[in-house]
Amino acid sequence: MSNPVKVNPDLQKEREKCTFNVIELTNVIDGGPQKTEERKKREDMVFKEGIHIDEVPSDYLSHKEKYELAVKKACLLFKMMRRLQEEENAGMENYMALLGGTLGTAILGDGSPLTLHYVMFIPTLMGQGTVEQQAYWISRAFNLNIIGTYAQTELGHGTFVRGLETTATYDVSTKEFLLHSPTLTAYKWWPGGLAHTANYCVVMAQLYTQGECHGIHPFIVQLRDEETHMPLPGIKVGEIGAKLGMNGTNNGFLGFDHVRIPREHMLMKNSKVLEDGTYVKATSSKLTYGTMMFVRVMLVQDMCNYMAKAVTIATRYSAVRRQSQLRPDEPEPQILDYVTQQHKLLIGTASVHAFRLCASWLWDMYNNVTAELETGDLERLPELHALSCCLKAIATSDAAACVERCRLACGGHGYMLASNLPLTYGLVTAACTYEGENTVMLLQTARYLVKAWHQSGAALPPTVAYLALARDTRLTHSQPWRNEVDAIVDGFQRIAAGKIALCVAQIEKREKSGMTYEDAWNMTSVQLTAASEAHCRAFILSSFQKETEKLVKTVSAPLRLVLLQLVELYAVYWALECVGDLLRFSSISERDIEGLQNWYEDLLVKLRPNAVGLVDSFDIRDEILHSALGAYDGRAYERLMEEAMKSPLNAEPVNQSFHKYLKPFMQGKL
Ligand SMILES: CCC/C=C/C(=O)SCCNC(=O)CCNC(=O)[C@H](O)C(C)(C)COP(=O)([O-])OP(=O)([O-])OC[C@H]1O[C@@H](n2cnc3c(N)ncnc32)[C@H](O)[C@@H]1OP(=O)([O-])[O-]
Ligand SMILES: Cc1cc2nc3c(=O)[nH]c(=O)nc-3n(C[C@H](O)[C@H](O)[C@H](O)COP(=O)(O)OP(=O)(O)OC[C@H]3O[C@@H](n4cnc5c(N)ncnc54)[C@H](O)[C@@H]3O)c2cc1C
Repeated sequence: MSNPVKVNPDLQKEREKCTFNVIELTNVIDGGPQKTEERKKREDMVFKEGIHIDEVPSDYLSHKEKYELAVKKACLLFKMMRRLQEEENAGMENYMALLGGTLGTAILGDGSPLTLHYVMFIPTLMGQGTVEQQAYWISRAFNLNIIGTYAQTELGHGTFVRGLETTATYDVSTKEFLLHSPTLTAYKWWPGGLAHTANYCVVMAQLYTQGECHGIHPFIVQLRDEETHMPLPGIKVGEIGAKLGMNGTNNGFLGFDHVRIPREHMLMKNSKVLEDGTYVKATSSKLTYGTMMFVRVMLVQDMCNYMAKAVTIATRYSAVRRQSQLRPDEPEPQILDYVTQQHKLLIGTASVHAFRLCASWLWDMYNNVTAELETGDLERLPELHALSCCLKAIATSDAAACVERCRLACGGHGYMLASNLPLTYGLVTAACTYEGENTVMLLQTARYLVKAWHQSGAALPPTVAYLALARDTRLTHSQPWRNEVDAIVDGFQRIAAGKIALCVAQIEKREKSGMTYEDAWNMTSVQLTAASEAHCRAFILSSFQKETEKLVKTVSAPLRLVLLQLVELYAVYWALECVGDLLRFSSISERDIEGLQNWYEDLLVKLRPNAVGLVDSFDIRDEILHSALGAYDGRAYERLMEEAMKSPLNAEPVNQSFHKYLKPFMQGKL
């Protein structure tokens, strides 16, 4: 039998203080006890294989070695997934459960060269291919007989997809497309796994047929020989170089010199090119953007996982770290007893719950709308697009802020790679840019909101229905303010509506003064992004409140209390963050704000005893946290020293540079 884990006594006391059943909350988060059991089984299986164990910590490897390790780990992980698939006849869901979430990132570390294959290549084949194309490609891709990626962004254009320069010109005489990169800026730039891993990829290119350009469309292109892995003639491919993070993802560049592919390699579920070159249009040109929408939706859940990880590390560490003096003649307190520390951390915990519920809501909406699209019904596509854009932007930017706050909350030790917070930050901040740069995403939502503002109340889709009410009563703050979650949600809806109203008025005023609509839009765009953010915050708050109210009907009384406190904390935190906006757009008074502040501080006091229990309920194993500061047993100092000893510099007492440079320099001989 193994020795029982010796837990740091401070952390142990925190666990004894917890007022609710941690396992009950874990089950709620997983979606039921059975799901918890399945997850744990999956984790046991994965970690039993030892794929996560590095001979040398990967931080000390060279760029090239990091890539090679990333390939090795990805292959071992996917081999195991394949076995799972065979043994349990599990589908895509199981792949996603392994790949996504904290488990995948724990093993794959700083990103994986195969992620794009699963996250974008296969979904594009599924979403953009005809039934015949799916039959041909998907099983090969699923079995990893071929490895693909999604090549859209170019050196010159990422955001402005319509401006991509790569061309795919149909040659009716050979029934082929000619892929070409006419300029340096037309080179594909960024796709994960493209550099040295993928041998196929989906390429987004401007389609030309019968002398006419029909905009961007997806094509499957073979890049490398299936046997030798050498780039095929006309394909110029390589790696883009070292990055702030995600150095295992093997991001690449790609240029085409008149590369021919068969006509059937255009993914033709939506638009088609017939043999004679006739172009058949899709019901909506935006269906080509389907994979991006899928990933944006997935990202919201992904961000919860990263936040949960960061806040677990920082909260446990804050329970074992003692610093300074709170009261004279008393021992140094746990840093978690500082209210400023609680302010930094508890909002992180509450955010995980808020985004988790929104992510699940958005995922359901995504599935419903995609089912409707299959029947040709596009009605709810704009609403889904608007919501997924702003949620992608706010989830990623809040997650990046949360991870950075957690790092700062760990003081100097948070700066160590051994804390795993810097690497986590690198992964999260990348998501603020990829899959739609966040400002651009907020402006997409703003475009929808401005249109919605002009629509009549009855025609407004559910997520913007509040605009009608706010529009009718916006001039009268007749309702007295109440310090309640309902009032805060209403307040945020008023902020959003008020900001949209101002943007609409500004744009109209600017147009009247002679500006074009586009220039007026650009001049107003700072306000437009703020309106979009307010709309998103109103949505998150109201969903968090509504979904939690449903949830608490099924849980024990002590857990119900804590979950409702988290909703309150989240609402009051954001009310205080946006107090200026509330003063401007709602009936809140100075005195109410004082009340809000007291309410917030009371909530911190109430939640403090449960701070550790709440992060324990995320149930993130030590192998996944991969942090010297955040392990379950709280042995932060011992682990920091153990990690320090792994530095290759500590392998010898004197480094050769002493003899080569330092000594001659110190003796004036250099
Ligand atoms: C692990 C991950 C690794 C990373 C991978 C990547 O990064 S991969 C690379 C990721 N790259 C990126 O994410 C690139 C980001 N850039 C883009 O997504 C687009 O180019 C754009 C949306 C910014 C503008 O596009 P545009 O100039 O074509 O559009 P427009 O502004 O002129 O609006 C026209 C209409 O279309 C609508 N509409 C737009 N999108 C969608 C949609 N998805 N669905 C439905 N509808 C959509 C829009 O609402 C508007 O409707 P309206 O008002 O006319 O009724
Ligand atoms: C880690 C990582 C992985 C990636 N993986 C892939 C991949 O696998 N496949 C792939 O195809 N791509 C990938 N990308 C590319 C990514 O999708 C683009 O970088 C992203 O869409 C942003 O585009 P951009 O780089 O052109 O930024 P730009 O659009 O040049 O943004 C620069 C600035 O201009 C502003 N801006 C641009 N347009 C507007 C506008 N209309 N209004 C207001 N402001 C604007 C932005 O807000 C930003 O501040 C990846 C990127 C990263 C960082």
